[in-house]
Amino acid sequence: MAKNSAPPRAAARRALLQLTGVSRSYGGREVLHPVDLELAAGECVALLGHNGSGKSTLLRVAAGRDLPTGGTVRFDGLAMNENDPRIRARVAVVGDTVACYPDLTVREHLLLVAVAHGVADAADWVAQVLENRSLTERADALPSALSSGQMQALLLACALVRPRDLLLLDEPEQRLDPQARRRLAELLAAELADGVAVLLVTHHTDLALEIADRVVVLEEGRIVRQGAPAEILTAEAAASAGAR
Ligand SMILES: Nc1ncnc2c1ncn2[C@@H]1O[C@H](COP(=O)(O)OP(=O)(O)OP(=O)(O)O)[C@@H](O)[C@H]1O
Repeated sequence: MAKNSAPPRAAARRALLQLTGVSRSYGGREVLHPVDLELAAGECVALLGHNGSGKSTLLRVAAGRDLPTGGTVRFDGLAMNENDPRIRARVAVVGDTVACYPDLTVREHLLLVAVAHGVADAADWVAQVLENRSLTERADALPSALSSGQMQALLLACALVRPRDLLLLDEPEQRLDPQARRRLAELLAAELADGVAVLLVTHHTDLALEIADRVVVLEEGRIVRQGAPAEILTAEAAASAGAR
């Protein structure tokens, strides 16, 4: 599982994830203009921006789920490719699409992921993750019987039941109630303390303020602001007040 010894959250650490001049076009329309972004172990970058600003596109490209039109994505020195087993073993993604087996229970999903990733004591880990995600009572339910918040909890649990050095999350706060959001913030803090790098796409500014080391704001596929969360979010609040 994640490393137990927490590296210091110092500013100058080697980048684990490195995007250099990354762009993405669809049908000749550039929705992501060349972007540079780096993320170190134990660091959290929150990606903010209006609907359609390119956050999910950036996350998919960063995860190797989509190829950039230009530029390069590297994970720990390797060209990012979701098919590379060295990368799959260390990168966990909760994307913007829901994919599960309709005939496997919550527990069976988690066991499948844990065993596929070679986790020792998989049943114990699964029990712990079920507990942490408040899914114990729904462990024997099929996906069709889950509420939307429980489904989101299952997707997160699938990322947490396996080893990871990099966690890529697309709006993990979606559909969670306030208590579950609080637990999400605690969970992400624990991941960072364990040295996991977290790239978080979110519309939840309080979460970004609490968790992120850096906030990056996208507008129409371009990074328009980045820096310390408090500073950037104050600038964002002022910009939206001015727009009203
Ligand atoms: N597969 C695709 N084909 C064509 N256009 C796409 C595709 N995926 C995304 N786009 C377009 O790229 C732009 C950025 O979309 P993206 O989903 O990255 O935005 P976002 O910032 O994540 O938005 P939201 O906050 O609504 O999730 C949008 O204009 C979207 O319509």
